Amino acid sequence: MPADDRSGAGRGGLNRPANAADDRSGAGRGGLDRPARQRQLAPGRLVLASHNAGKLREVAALVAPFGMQVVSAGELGLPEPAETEDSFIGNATIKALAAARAAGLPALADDSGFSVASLGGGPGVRTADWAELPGGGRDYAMAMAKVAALAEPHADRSAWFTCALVLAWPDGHTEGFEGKVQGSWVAPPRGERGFGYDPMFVPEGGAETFGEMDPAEKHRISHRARAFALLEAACLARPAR
Ligand SMILES: O=P(O)(O)OP(=O)(O)OP(=O)(O)OC[C@H]1O[C@@H](n2cnc3c(O)ncnc32)[C@H](O)[C@@H]1O
Ligand SMILES: [Mg+2]
Repeated sequence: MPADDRSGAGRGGLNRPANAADDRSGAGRGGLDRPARQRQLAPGRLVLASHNAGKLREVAALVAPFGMQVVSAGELGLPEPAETEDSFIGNATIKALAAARAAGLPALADDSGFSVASLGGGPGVRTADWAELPGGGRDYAMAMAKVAALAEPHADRSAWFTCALVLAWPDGHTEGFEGKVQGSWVAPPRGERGFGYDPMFVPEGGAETFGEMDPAEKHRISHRARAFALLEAACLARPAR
């Protein structure tokens, strides 16, 4: 283990628990068990290491108040690395490190997914794979129908989204954060807003799906917002006004 890694989170490590927030623990509460020293992200250029347009929109909006100049992996022509880990943090680390090393810039990656309790947490880390078409491309209506068909016989409708955000620097340092939002799955899917599996998820205490909800409301309570709140508390400073 590297000398600077005593905190247990300094490398956002594969197979290591990241800083986590969910709707029970309270996002951005400034975690009591948070290690004292995490690398700060200096103002400047930041690669958003995702090829998913919906995520890019949401992550760019989260980063916007911090005065970073963001550029996406797609704009830089960076390839999509294979997501071979079995955890969200592990796969976000692969994506962030690949982009940071290729671009020579700090990079922020998101690995996320939809989990259904009665499916043992699936599709989970394999959420994108369930939407893959044999000939290439993705069909989320098909993926949502598959989830609903498998989960339908079970009385337990609980579901959740998870988002891991990993910041990586070209020297190989990483910082990882995880957020969750609990709720339930519904079928048929409802709403044209959002992306991916949003139309089949109703957050706890709500009535609308993420696909029906005002994007600003999703943004306030989502798994991505919760992960970002932890990242902000640990690694970002708002520019002085
Ligand atoms: O890997 P990158 O390039 O970032 O893009 P991706 O779409 O492949 O992203 P993931 O590998 O992290 O797979 C995440 C899957 O979970 C879905 N997903 C993640 N966050 C979501 C959200 O907020 N709302 C709906 N679906 C979401 C998303 O559509 C993908 O199918
Ligand atoms: Mg992916």
